Amino acid sequence: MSLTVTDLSYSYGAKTALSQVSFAVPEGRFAALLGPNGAGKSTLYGLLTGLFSAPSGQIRVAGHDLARNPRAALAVMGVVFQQPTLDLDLSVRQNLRYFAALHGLSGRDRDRRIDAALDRLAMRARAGEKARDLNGGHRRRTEIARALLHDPRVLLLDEPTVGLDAAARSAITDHVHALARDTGLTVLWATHLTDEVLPGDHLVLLHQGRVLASGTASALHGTTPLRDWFLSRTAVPA
Ligand SMILES: Nc1ncnc2c1ncn2[C@@H]1O[C@H](COP(=O)(O)OP(=O)(O)OP(=O)(O)O)[C@@H](O)[C@H]1O
Repeated sequence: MSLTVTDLSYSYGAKTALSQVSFAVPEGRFAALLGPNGAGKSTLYGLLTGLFSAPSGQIRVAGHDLARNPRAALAVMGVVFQQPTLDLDLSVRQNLRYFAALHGLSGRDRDRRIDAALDRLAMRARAGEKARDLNGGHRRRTEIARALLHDPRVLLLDEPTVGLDAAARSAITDHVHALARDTGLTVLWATHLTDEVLPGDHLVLLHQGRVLASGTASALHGTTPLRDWFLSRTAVPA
């Protein structure tokens, strides 16, 4: 397993955000973390990326225990946060160079990695453009390319399509599915949108801080459309 979460709980004061969350994502799979607003997705990403730590439970990233060996666990992790984090006054390539420097990459190796990552996201032709001049979809692609520079084994994305139009949303969803399929990267993609989940994806259904289901999407929802399956399990009585 490439990403394993075991019995993870987290509270903000008296408010429980996650309660004994457990799931595992096999290597090279695209996993959708599907949950309505307030399900606990951002809290889980905060814990997965070491932003804060859980009083109980365990996170293993490509075999590394995040609490015991955070350096090794974070070194194999790429992250795309929900809030945009590009420097708008720098070009696409400069944004990637800056991040590469933070990872100790330089010279030809750095340039080779930057070109490869931009190619993967079909962004090489825009490498010289300022981030400010890109549309939302291309900014997001740049952030994904940047998250791949250090060759992570696991890529975490927190609602990466928020605020994008339908075409950009579907292009980015397709790009990241292709990354998992073609490169063996393990992906955890948080969303509340069922049309971003493909039948063969691993699906983790999160609701009110608990995992209600985890497994291959098509096996979980069967012949019921995923949207109906999702809504019937996450409906909150009026
Ligand atoms: N700083 C905080 N203090 C108190 N409660 C919080 C805090 N942050 C989040 N919560 C609560 O914890 C629960 C989980 O929130 P979280 O933001 O992780 O969910 P989410 O699935 O990411 O939702 P969204 O899609 O709206 O971001 C919610 O009930 C939320 O109100």
